[in-house]
Amino acid sequence: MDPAPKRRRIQRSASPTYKLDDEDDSYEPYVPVAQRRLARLEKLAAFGANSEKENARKQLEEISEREDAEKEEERERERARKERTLLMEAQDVHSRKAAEDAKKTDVEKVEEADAEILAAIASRRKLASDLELAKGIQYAESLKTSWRPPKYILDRSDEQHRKLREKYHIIVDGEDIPPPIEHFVDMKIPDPMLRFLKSNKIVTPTPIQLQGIPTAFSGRDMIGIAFTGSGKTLAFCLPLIMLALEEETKLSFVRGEGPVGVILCPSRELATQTYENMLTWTAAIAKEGKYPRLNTLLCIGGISMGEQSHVLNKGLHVVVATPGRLIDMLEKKRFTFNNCKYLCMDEADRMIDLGFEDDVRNIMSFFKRQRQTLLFSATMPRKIQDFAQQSLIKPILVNVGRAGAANLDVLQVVEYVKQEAKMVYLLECLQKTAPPVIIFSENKNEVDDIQEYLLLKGIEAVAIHGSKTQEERQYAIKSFKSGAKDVMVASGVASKGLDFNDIQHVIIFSMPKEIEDYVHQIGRTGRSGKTGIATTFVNMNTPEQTLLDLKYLLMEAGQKVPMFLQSIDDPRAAQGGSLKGCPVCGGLGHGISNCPKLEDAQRRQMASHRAADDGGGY
Ligand SMILES: Nc1ncnc2c1ncn2[C@@H]1O[C@H](COP(=O)(O)OP(=O)(O)OP(=O)(O)O)[C@@H](O)[C@H]1O
Repeated sequence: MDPAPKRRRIQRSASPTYKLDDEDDSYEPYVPVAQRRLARLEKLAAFGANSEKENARKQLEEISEREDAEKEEERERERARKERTLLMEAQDVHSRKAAEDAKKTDVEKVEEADAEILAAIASRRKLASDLELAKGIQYAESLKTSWRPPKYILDRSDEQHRKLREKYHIIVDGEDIPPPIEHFVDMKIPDPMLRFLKSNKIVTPTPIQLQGIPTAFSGRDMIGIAFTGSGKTLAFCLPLIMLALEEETKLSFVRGEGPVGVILCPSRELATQTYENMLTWTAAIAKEGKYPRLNTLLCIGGISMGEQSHVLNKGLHVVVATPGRLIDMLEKKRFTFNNCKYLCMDEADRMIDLGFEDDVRNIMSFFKRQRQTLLFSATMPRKIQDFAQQSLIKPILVNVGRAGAANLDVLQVVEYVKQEAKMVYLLECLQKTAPPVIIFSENKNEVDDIQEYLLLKGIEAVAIHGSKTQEERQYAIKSFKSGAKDVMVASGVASKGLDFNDIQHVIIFSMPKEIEDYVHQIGRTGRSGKTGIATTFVNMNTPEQTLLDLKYLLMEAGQKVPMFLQSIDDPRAAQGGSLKGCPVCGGLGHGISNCPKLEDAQRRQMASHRAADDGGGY
């Protein structure tokens, strides 16, 4: 057999080109095993008779089998060697990390984990329309408005403004902050509105109004944070009314034109309430004939939009909406946002935070021009503030008290009540004050059970939760607001932000996991400067971390801390860690790594999408 031809090998030269090398004589070509066996067989066959040939074939077979077995063993050894190396390497890495971790204190480990979670949150997409993001549209200047504060206020020094803010515990952040204004009359609000407010005992602006209204009137983007019941609704509705009045006065709106602005709410009930406020205020302004009548549309799931066709048949000034139904109407082109320049989100942390974020982006993509964006809430954790601020233009933060702190006009009583004793004790508790009373439970079935129990005991009670029909929800709110019913039993979600007259007592039958929800729930009493009581039942079913959040909240509000709460120790203190509040939910009793809000994020996201599917809101 001819020797195999000498292989031509490619060698790298010092130069960037390659040269062929034919001069390597020591090179032995590789001959495949099968080829070698064949050659041996041919060699043996060349020697003699058939029996010899048969012997030779057998011998060859034995040799081949032995060779195959040896090769297989070698491969096996090689595989084992490689596997062992990888395993050992993994063990090495593991023990190195364990050694590093062992050097870290518990606090450092928690801080590291917190930083990772924070980084994940920080990487969220900016809150802007996809169109703006895609086109890279970035407005650098705030929206221009014609409103100016009175000259005598403009003439005041920065120091005077600072002192005024200090007097009302207003914290501001941002560039060129408009001055605080202590009297409605100096805000240049239409006279009929001033008279209406006065007739409703709204005489002097609350701190959030005092700084928030001039800020919004000046066209500035803002984040407004203030206690429950501190008049945020007026602070974000009035600027929109003024804007719409100005536009309507310049050139009257006809069918197909408008709206000028939109107010987004996380629940249908809250949207309905804001809509009713809008109707009342715009009617009051138009009543004397000096100012035009403005048209407002309520855009929420569960109602027939046909009933409001008369509004759509006229020029439209204001839309109050929940996200799902609003997107539906915009997609169907029932109205457009071509000239819309005011977007306000009430309970904004809820809107941005869990679930509605993409809906909000979608809604923003319908805006065709620069808009003024305002976010309001009683609770707005630091992380949400930071995220929102990136999405606004030269925003101003107006903060009255700590975001997420309880309203100081609420007397908070926390009682240890065994699960099985709750219903009976509830009856006793209802004796504490005169009606109206709200009872909160986190569980829809429990809401129904409580209502049934109260009805059996002869107490006029209505119930509201997410599984009730829109009619049932509306009936419950109407009859409770009118005073026809003494008690309302509600799931926390369905009643956020609702403003009922003079609630004497809030009973929290089951403590919500998130302290923010607790703050909103007790905030149904102690509104507009009046005082109220909140009684909360806790027991061994209440997570320790929630109790710790509650303990710190009571301490912050200067309330009595019951013994059983006092005895709960903060594990962070034992570890020597810092006791700062959680940047995700604002709870003071835990860090980000065990924040209940993060655990619940996914569940809520799914729930809100379901709600949006059926027309928006909870
Ligand atoms: N300047 C004022 N003086 C007195 N009462 C006011 C003033 N402004 C608003 N109010 C009244 O205070 C009550 C609570 O207002 P509003 O519902 O706007 O509170 P909020 O801050 O939005 O609360 P929440 O965070 O619970 O939604 C309303 O009944 C409102 O009429």
